[in-house]
Amino acid sequence: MTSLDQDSQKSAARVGLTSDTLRIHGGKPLRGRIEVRGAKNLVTKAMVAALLGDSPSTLKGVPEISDVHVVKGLLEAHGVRVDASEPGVLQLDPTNVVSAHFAEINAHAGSSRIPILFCGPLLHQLGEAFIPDLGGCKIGDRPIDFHLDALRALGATVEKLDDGIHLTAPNGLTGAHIELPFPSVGATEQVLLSAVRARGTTELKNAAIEPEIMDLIAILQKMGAIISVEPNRVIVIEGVEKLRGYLHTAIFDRNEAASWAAAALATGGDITVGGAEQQELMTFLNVYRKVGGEFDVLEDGIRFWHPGGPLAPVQIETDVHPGFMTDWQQPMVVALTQADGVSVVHETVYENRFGFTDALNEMGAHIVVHKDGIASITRRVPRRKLEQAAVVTGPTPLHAADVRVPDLRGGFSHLIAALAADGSSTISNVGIIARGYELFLDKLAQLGAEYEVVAPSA
Ligand SMILES: CC(=O)N[C@H]1[C@@H](OP(=O)(O)OP(=O)(O)OC[C@H]2O[C@@H](n3ccc(=O)[nH]c3=O)[C@H](O)[C@@H]2O)O[C@H](CO)[C@@H](O)[C@@H]1O
Ligand SMILES: C=C(OP(=O)(O)O)C(=O)O
Repeated sequence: MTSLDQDSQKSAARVGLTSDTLRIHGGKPLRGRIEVRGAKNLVTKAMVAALLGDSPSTLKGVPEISDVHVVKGLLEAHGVRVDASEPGVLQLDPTNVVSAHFAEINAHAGSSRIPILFCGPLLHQLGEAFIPDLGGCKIGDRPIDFHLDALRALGATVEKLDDGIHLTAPNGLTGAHIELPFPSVGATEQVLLSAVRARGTTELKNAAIEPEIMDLIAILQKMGAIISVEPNRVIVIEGVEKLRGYLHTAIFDRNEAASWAAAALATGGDITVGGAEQQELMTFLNVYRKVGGEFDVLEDGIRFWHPGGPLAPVQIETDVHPGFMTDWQQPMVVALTQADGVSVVHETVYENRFGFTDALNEMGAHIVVHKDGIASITRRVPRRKLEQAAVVTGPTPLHAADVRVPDLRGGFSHLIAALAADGSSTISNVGIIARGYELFLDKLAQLGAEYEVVAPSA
């Protein structure tokens, strides 16, 4: 069994799925209403932020996803009392934080990238931190050099271990001037969570400014932090000695919302995403409209639908916020297989995020991936050496196939493709999807999808 299979089965089990293989009977538009709750990319970080307080925190809008279970396990291993008795609400009590055994931390590390964000809070609470090797989506190399450089700049000592890292800060953390080589989401959060209780002021240049980061800053401010977001991606953090607990409702999951929107388009359906908001989706909505999708912003969500007739090809370039989010491209590519002409999707954030297109090609799509991008196409200045481009020629009818989920968003795109395709597809490893899509099987059923969970082989 590969580590991907194990990740998938563990993720499935964490949210009560008995098997991680589905049989999908496609060819039927998805129609109806589903709700999205708090963002995976905020909730997990907000849980870590609770570690910084000297009193309990309450987080609302928490989705039932396996990454939340991973972080809950890690917090509990460090002595945080986590009460999850009320659905969607976590009470996090950090008043008895303790060092955890490395084996225990490793057992909880799972498929998430969040353990690296425990560095700052544990250094403040305990003076040292053991961090296991990270999981997360396998979408190319995902180094942590920006994180470690920032921690060193703040005064931490980092020792590499066989299966993780050990950090100490004998003299505590001290404010510093840090400039990130790229506006990394994780590294920005690392600096926020570490500098907020450091001695003195930290100036972070080239910071990420994703909506989930703004929500994390709001949480830290509620806890007593002083953080200013200045023009041109500069964030200034004035360290404070103590932070208290917070009460916060997490920002909605814009990546889940965009995924269901793409599902409506790819299947010729009509989906209302309750809880979705316009502001954080503006860039996505522009592309959706250009492709030919319709949407209506409602008071409590957004309705997305395919109006009938041909879809138009587009050029998309993934980028940091406020650009087109890299996590949106995989579901949108499925819809683009049904557009009338040639679409080009440039991926500029990760170095290998088109692996999922192999399965779409097996299902009848025509997608050619250019591993070094395409230089000649009219577009903004190429930003990074690692970029690739996918050229999607449509429309191509999709047919059923047996495919294996490679990662979270790629997996969701396979689900959508199978739902749009004629015939019955088998999709294995769907447990990975539970990392970031709450109750996705229930939501599929609500939208009229026909599928069966395939019993695990004995
Ligand atoms: C849990 C979470 O919030 N995940 C999100 C987060 O991932 P994550 O925080 O891991 O993504 P980053 O923004 O850090 O990564 C962006 C780029 O920077 C590179 N990099 C990053 C850190 C580092 O130390 N060195 C380095 O080279 C990465 O390899 C990648 O090429 O932001 C991504 C970009 O919006 C999203 O796709 C993920 O859904
Ligand atoms: C890449 C993703 O997540 P993570 O950083 O948690 O692997 C994602 O949400 O698509």
